[in-house]
Amino acid sequence: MNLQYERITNLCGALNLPFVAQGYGAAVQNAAKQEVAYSDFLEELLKTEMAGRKVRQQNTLTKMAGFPAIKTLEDFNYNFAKGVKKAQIEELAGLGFVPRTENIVLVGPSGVGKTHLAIALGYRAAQAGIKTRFTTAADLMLLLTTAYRQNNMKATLHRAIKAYRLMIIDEVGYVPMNREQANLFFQVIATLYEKSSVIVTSNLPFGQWDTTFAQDTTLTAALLDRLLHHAHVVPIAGESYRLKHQRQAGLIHPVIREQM
Ligand SMILES: Nc1ncnc2c1ncn2[C@@H]1O[C@H](COP(=O)(O)OP(=O)(O)OP(=O)(O)O)[C@@H](O)[C@H]1O
Repeated sequence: MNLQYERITNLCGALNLPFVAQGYGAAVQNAAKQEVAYSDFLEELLKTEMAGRKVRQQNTLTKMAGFPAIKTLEDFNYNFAKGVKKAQIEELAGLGFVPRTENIVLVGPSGVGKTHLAIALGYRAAQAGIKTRFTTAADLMLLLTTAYRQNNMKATLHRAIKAYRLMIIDEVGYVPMNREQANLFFQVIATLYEKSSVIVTSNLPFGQWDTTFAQDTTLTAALLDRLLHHAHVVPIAGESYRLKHQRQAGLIHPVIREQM
């Protein structure tokens, strides 16, 4: 048994250097073979620890974000998404909007890539070390109504909303909210206003948002005011990407297509 190996492994454990422990054996052999200077060897080993920690953090943050699937900007077909300016998305992908606590609102009909872009930007953020959370409006409502009824709103807002620097709320507008839910949703947007960034996707033009928020025009106006104050609005037009192949194969009748 190599006792020094054991001692080094134990020291790495005590000092919380898992990637040094993992990589030092190979690094020692390599350094001996190539006659590397001691300081270069140490630098390389410390770099290994840094790189390992970074990957671990990226994986943790990506898992914590709760994306339903991983979508990337590299996979996004700009030719298909009408109205999306590649330069605008690339600028947003630089993530400057997060420290500036600006929001992004992706608006357009079903299947045009709103969720794809929201996830892709969120994934970039998680990879860059930004605490991100993806949720749908329906799931958020479930969480909030449960918390409200259990008199647990403060803790829930703290744990599930304020804890994130980037909050993605998908599918606002698909499920109409009652007055209680609309008030709770407003609380989320008000809580995050100028403190964190929000990415919202919606199938509804802003003029129709009151139909989702319990027909309450005053609350909807106050909500949009906060959401859009520092926001990048990305309107997306066109037909559903989900039906692209069926359309190409002529499986969708033109009348149905017009109704979509
Ligand atoms: N321009 C695009 N390039 C590549 N893939 C796309 C594009 N647009 C949509 N998709 C793909 O099509 C599917 C549906 O897209 P997505 O869920 O983003 O649409 P959506 O606008 O959010 O629709 P909905 O409002 O119904 O939720 C996804 O698998 C997505 O990756």
